[in-house]
This record gives sequence, structure tokens and C-alpha cells, in this order.
Amino acid sequence: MGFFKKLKEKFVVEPEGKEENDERKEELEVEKESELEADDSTSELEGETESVEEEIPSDEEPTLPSEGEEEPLQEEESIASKFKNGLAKTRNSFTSKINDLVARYRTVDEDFFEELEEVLISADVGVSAVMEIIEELEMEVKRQNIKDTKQVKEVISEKLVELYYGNDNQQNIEELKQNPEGLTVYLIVGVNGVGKTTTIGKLAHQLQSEGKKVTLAAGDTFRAGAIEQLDEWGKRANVHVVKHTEGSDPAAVIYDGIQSAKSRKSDVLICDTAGRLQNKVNLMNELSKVKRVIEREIPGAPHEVLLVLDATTGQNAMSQAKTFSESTDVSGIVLTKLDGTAKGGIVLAIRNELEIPVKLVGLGEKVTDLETFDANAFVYGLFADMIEDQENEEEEF
Ligand SMILES: Nc1nc2c(ncn2[C@@H]2O[C@H](COP(=O)(O)OP(=O)(O)OP(=O)(O)O)[C@@H](O)[C@H]2O)c(=O)[nH]1
Repeated sequence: MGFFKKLKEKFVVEPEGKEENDERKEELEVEKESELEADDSTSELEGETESVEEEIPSDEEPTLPSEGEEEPLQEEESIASKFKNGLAKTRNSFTSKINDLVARYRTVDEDFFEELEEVLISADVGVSAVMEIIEELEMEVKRQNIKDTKQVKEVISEKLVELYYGNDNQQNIEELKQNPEGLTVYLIVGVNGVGKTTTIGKLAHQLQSEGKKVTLAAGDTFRAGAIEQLDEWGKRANVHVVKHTEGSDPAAVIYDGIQSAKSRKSDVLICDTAGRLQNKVNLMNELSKVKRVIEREIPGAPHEVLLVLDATTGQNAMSQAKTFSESTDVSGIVLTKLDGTAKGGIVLAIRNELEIPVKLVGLGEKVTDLETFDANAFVYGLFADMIEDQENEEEEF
């Protein structure tokens, strides 16, 4: 079976039992509505039950950040359409360049590969990753005796997924590690302005919607406004935020965060940190002090050190990744603003050059626009138009 067809079956064809799921969803909505009505009636008694509200810790009952207000509940978007929408800019640029190339070169030859190389480099795939893909493609084209450039599109998509997952081709998505025995700690690092705070807010929301209890620690005590900003996210997501004053020791904030998360019986503690790249020694000292505190308090923690990078900054993001991974053991990348760039190929450059997996991607500004990275869904998002076109061609035929 062709790779496009495989992707289509994986992401587009409606899974069996969807109708039953839809019915169950409707039932749940009815249940929820009646619960809300019940809530309304208790609120009328508020004056008489003043103490009840105080007995419930703020993160006892996770609720959606802006339930019914800023972001009304929406039909859950499929992973395929999230990646398709989020990668629209990259896809439009990439698809038109590849289509143009295929139209100009009917048969596969050396010049075709040279131009294809340029198209991939212009999408920020990264020189060494591009070389690897082109080499693989040339071999595959020979092996399958492909002459028609149209057929190459499908092989490129397959090679991109293979490049991401390596030779073992294990098609797993990049789930965040968890502590099966208690508190899970995620340390979030990255320079200012990359969307670190927004990512922490989105992640807190995501974990809460999975039923987990979350605490945030405002460890970026350096940047003016960082504590307030995190606090604001905490309020919106109804999550407890541990904070000290600006300029205080980040390691002390994180220590308090751990104690607070433990006593509140939180499942996850997300720690913000300051990202000063100007002074690498400071950065290194600060991060290692914070890590030492976490390791001492919870053996095996932090379970993830996530580096937040802004996809729109291209090579800059790559050099930040290099500096941070020299300062601390980065276990995964969160690539924000993938929706804001036509150069989404940077995902592959990061994986190939730094050998650090991209674990989460930011595909928009909404609180729900943070997705676990899935290379198949990513490639589906890049080639969605071609996959649909191929279907139409087959139908016409
Ligand atoms: N389109 C889009 N915008 C994003 C995404 N992630 C963050 N942003 C936006 O990027 C801007 C900066 O994000 P913040 O989280 O406030 O980051 P910051 O305050 O500049 O600095 P840090 O928190 O230190 O990174 C905000 O306007 C966010 O809405 C994303 O995935 N897509």
C-alpha cells in the first residue's frame, strides 16, 4: 500500500465505532448540562454555605480555564486537522514548490534532485537532514525503478517520517515521561519571548483535562512580569502557583513548589525558569542548582527537561538548542508557533542535528493548541493537499 494511502487510513478515514462515540458524547453533554444546572441551584445558597468554598483547595476540582466564557467548549478537533491547520503556512509554500518542480521535471534526474534539495533547505529541514533524505530518495527511486516525478512526492513523505524516527522506524508518538510512583516534575527552560509562559499554561490545561492535579512554580524570578504572567495563567486554569518576589532565588521557589505540590497531592509540578543566554555560566549555574534541588527532593526527577524554542526563529532556535543542551540535559523540545512559519521543516533539523526529540508543538494561540508531536501526523499536515489530490485522481481514473 502507498504511504499516502496509509496516512489517509490512519488520520482521515472515520474509525469504526465513531457513531457510538458520538452518541456517548451527546449523553455526556446532557449529563454535564444537568450538573451545571445543579451547580447553579447550590450557588443560590452561597450566603448560607460560606465556609464550603474555603474548604476546597484551588486545584481540587480541575476546571477548564475559561469555561463558557473566553473559549466556549468546541467539538474536539482531530489530530489530523490540528496538524493540517497548524502547518498551513509551511504546507502552502512546500506543496506549491514541489508541485512546480514536478510539473517542470516530468522524469526523475540529477537536476530534479538538486532542485528538490533547495526546496527542502528553504523549508528549514537542515542541510545534513536534507542530504540524508536525498541520498535515501535516490536509492529508493532506483530500487523501485521510479521514472515519473509524480510518484516521488509519496516517497519523500515516507522518507521524512523515517528520518524522524530513525532506522528502527518505531512509529510511536513522543509522550511525556511520568513518575509512576508520585509527583511528576517537568522543568521548562528557554529564552524569553519564545512562548514559555504560554506553553506552561497550555500544558497545565492539557494535564488537567486528563484529570491530573497540577501545581506551577514561578522560577523565572529574573524577568519583570514573568511571575504575574504565570500567576495569570494559574488563575485561568484554576491551578495553584507557587511564587516568591522578583529577584529571589529560583531554586528556593522550586523547593517550595515541590513541598506545596506534595502537600496538595498534585500529580504534576511544572517549573518555570529564567532563560538568560547572555551569560552562559550564570545560566548553567542556575539550572544545575535548580536541578540539584529537584533531584534531592524527588529521586528520578525532573522527569522531563523541556526546552521551548520558537519555530519562527529558524537557525536562532538551533543555536539556542545547542547552548541549552550544553548547559543542562535537555530531554525534549517544545516547538512553539509552528503555525506562524512557512519553515516547519525545522522539526526535522532539530531531530537530525541535535538528536533531541520534539515532544510537543504549539500550533496556535488557543489554550488547546498544544499537541504531542507525532511524525506521521506532522507529515500528513505537510502533504494533506497532495494526499487529497491523489485520492481525487484515483477516483477520476
Ligand atoms: N501563533 C502562536 N503563538 C504562540 C504560540 N505559543 C505562544 N504564542 C504567542 O507568543 C507570544 C509570547 O508568548 P509568552 O508565553 O507570553 O512568552 P513571553 O512572555 O514572550 O516570554 P517567555 O514566557 O519567557 O517565553 C504570546 O503572544 C503567545 O500567545 C503558538 O504555538 N502559536
